[in-house]
Parts: sequence; structure tokens; C-alpha cells
Amino acid sequence: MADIGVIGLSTMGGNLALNIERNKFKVAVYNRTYSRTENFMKQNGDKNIVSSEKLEGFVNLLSKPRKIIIMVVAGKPVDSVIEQLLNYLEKGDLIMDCGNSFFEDTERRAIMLEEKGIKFMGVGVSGGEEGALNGPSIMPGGSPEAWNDVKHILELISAKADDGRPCVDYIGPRGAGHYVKSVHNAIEYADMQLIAEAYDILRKVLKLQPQKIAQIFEDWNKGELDSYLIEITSKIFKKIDDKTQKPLVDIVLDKAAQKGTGKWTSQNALNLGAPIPAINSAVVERVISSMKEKRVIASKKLFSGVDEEKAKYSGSPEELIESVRKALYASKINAYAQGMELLLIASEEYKYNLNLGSIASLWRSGCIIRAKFLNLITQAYEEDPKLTNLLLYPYFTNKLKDNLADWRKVIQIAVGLGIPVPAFSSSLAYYDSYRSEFLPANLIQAQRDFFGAHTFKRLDADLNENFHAHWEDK
Ligand SMILES: NC(=O)C1=CN([C@@H]2O[C@H](COP(=O)(O)OP(=O)(O)OC[C@H]3O[C@@H](n4cnc5c(N)ncnc54)[C@H](OP(=O)(O)O)[C@@H]3O)[C@@H](O)[C@H]2O)C=CC1
Ligand SMILES: O=C(CO)[C@H](O)[C@H](O)COP(=O)(O)O
Repeated sequence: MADIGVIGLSTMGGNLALNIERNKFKVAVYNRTYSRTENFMKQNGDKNIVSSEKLEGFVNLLSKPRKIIIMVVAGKPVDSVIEQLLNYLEKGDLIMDCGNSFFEDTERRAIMLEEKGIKFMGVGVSGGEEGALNGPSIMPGGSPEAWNDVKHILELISAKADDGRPCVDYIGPRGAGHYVKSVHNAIEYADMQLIAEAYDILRKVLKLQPQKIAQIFEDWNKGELDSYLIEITSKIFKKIDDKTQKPLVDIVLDKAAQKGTGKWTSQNALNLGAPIPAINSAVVERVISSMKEKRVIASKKLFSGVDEEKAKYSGSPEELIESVRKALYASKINAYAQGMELLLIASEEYKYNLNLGSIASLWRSGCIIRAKFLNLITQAYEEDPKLTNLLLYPYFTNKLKDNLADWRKVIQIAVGLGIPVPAFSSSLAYYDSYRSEFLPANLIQAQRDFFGAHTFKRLDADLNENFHAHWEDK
């Protein structure tokens, strides 16, 4: 009998099945479209893997209590697979939804399946094709009993950080695992947007070609920016298109797609009152990028107001490259600070009891946002589990102090030349707002009280008291 089953043999499910098998478990596989199963079995016939064309046959291949991973398109397909499985499962069996499901769907499914005596886990998995095969970062949510049933498997198949710790840990009840995966992806959106803005400045201000930009990212990857996303960015700039012999990146259409996790996180953060402007701007920029046709028309009609001669950068290219690096790192610190603060707020709202140090630790390897920098974030929360915001961790406070002048300079240059840098600038605005003792919200409260008698509080009175003024003499 097989130790565990995998449903869905596309990029992630197929590679996860191979990873589990390589770790000495017998795996049963099933896919809705049988030809995909047949292809998979043809390529992996020598492995300890069994398959079935029918779902019932697949379920019967599993030892009891059964453990089943679902790795299919998020949304209705997951409900459909669960509904079909319920015809064959017995009390005590465990379903793990390892796709990018919306956490509220996971909450609903957890309640429904618990009532039927079926254990359920919503498991975030990150690392793409390569990670699924060789070791992803895994974010399991659900009951602690279910976690105990599969801990040994997940620890074996997960990535390992430099200190040997597995990049998996129990995240929390019900939808906690998928919530954290969604925030992981939202941080990924911000990180990618920030890198894209750095690239845009390098190519538009300094007129650098892809080969040179590849070298810059390769150099950056040797320092504090060391991360998977910077590494693949350098590789992307090196790739030459077979058809045209030009850098492939220059031929890729500038429309960024999205599957939902970033948007869900922005929507949820607004609901929770959590400020995540770097993430929001990354989501919005993907939307604007997708309006290519409208942008092409507008590009011929709207003015930049830029005096090219006056705004032209005349300083040293090396200096600007270093300033962009510092601005990128400062913005990145702020984007992660926003994502981590969102986790803190959500943990309280949903009673997830999230351990931010453990989450940062399991993001250190295997996942798309893996980075040297996550060692520092892990250290920050391990030293102070009650840290309210990463910006207040002395290392980051001082790093930002060192990078601030370059950060402001780079944004000024970009804005002066009409180059959009929404993630760079919203990160800086977040930083400046967060550190402001006084914001102009006094005026907003006065306006609200003027038109709606919404009342206001006074700096010189008890904060439990509300005041209303007659703002004009009639
Ligand atoms: N690709 C990536 O880098 C990552 C993806 N994920 C998540 O993992 C999950 C799987 O992703 P990926 O491997 O890329 O594949 P896809 O998201 O492209 O999903 C394809 C799989 O879903 C199955 N499927 C689709 N609709 C149904 C349905 N109604 N009933 C049963 N099965 C269905 C397909 O079966 P069929 O062959 O019959 O069409 C196929 O096996 C998704 O939730 C994704 O968001 C998570 C991390 C990284
Ligand atoms: O989960 C992932 C990486 O961590 C998937 O690759 C996901 O599809 C990325 O999100 P999007 O498709 O919206 O860019």
C-alpha cells in the first residue's frame, strides 16, 4: 500500500510526488485527465509510484488512515476534488490542500470536513517547479493532530536552511497556512516590483544594456541583497533569444499577469486596517501593466512635463548604481516590515497565534522570497518575539539611516525624469509616515467634523472624550 497520495500531476503535484518518493515513501498518484497520469508514469516507471485512472482506485491504493495531497488549480477545482473524495474516504483520513487556496475557502473546508470526521490541512507550498522537486518551503495550517500525522514527511521533503533547520513548521489552525502563503506571495509581488523599478532606473537613466544590468545584479547578489529573485533576475538579463539573437527580456511583452494571492492580501489588509503600501502598489502596477493598449494610446497623448536637458542625470554612473542598490535594500526592508506587521495583525484577528520568527525562518530557503536577509528577520523576532515592526529592530533602523540619502536621491531622480517608481516611493512614504509624530490627520478629522459632525479628540484633553466644533460663524 502507498504511504501517501497526490492528486494533480501538473508542475507542482508531479514534482512533489517525486520529492516524496525520493525520500523513501511509496506514493500513489491521480490526475483528472488520465493522459497526464500516463505521461507521468511513463517518465517515472522505475520509481516506487503507483497510479490509478479512477479516483476510487487511487483511494484504494492508500494505506489507512489515508493521507492525500491535493495540488490542483485553486478555487472550485479544490471543492470538486474534495466532494468526489468524500465518496470514498473514511473517518480519520487526512486531506492536505497544498495549492494556493484563498484562506477563507480553507477555513470553510476545515469546518465542513471536521464535521465529517475527516482531518484537513491547508498547506502553503513555495518554491516553484525546482522547489517542489528538491525541497520547498512549506507552511502547514490545520489541527495539531493532523500536523503530527505528517510532520515526519513534510520535514524530510522540505528545503533546509543554512543552519540545517527544515523550512517547515506548524503555522496555526484552519486557514493559517494558506494565510501565511498568501502574505509570502504578496511580499514576493513587492520584491519583484522593487527589482523591476531598479532595472527601469538603470536602463532609462543610465541607458544600460541587459548584459551590463545582468552583471550589476550578479554583483548585488554577492552582498546584502543576496536572494533567489536577484539571482534569477541576473540570469534573465543574460538570456539571448534564439529567434532574434537579442536579449529575450527585451522581447517579453510588458504585461504582468497574476493569479490572485497578491490581490487577496491587499484586500484582506484593507479589511484588517493593516498598511501594506509597497504590496498594494505592486498589485496595482501589475494591473496597470496589463492595460498595454490603453498605455500605448496615452503614451502618445499625455505629457511628461520633463525638461530632458535639465533633468538629465550627469553624475557618475557607478555612484547611481550604488544608490539604486541602497534604495532597493531600504525599500525591501520596508516591504517586508509591512508584510510581517500584517501577519501580526491577522494573527490577533483570526487567533492564529503565529510565530513570526518561525515563519521568517522557514522562508530562508526553498521559497521564492528566500534571501540571506531573512536570517536577519528571523534573528529580529527570535531576539524580540513581541517586536511590533521590523523597522524598530536596531539593525534595520541603522541600515535605513545609512541608506536614506541614496533612497531619497534615487526617487527624486526617477520622479524628475517621469519614471514611475510606485513601490520605491510608497515604501519611502510609509517609512516617513511611520516615523512621524504628527501627520496631517488633524485636518482630516476637522473636515470630517465640519461636514459630518463626526467629532474629534483634542491633544490637550482626555482621549476618551469626543469634541464637536461649529467650524464657521453663521
Ligand atoms: N506553479 C507554481 O510555481 C506554484 C503553484 N502553486 C499552486 O499549486 C497548485 C498547482 O499548481 P500547478 O502545478 O502550477 O498547476 P495548475 O495550477 O496549472 O493546475 C493544474 C492541475 O489542476 C488540475 N485541475 C484543474 N481543474 C481541475 C478540476 N476541476 N478537477 C480536478 N483537477 C483539476 C489539472 O488537471 P488536468 O490535467 O485534468 O487539467 C492539473 O493537474 C495551484 O494551486 C497553484 O496556485 C503553488 C506554488 C508554486
Ligand atoms: O505561489 C507561487 C510562487 O510563490 C506561484 O508561482 C504563483 O502563481 C505566483 O503568483 P502569481 O501567479 O500571481 O504571480
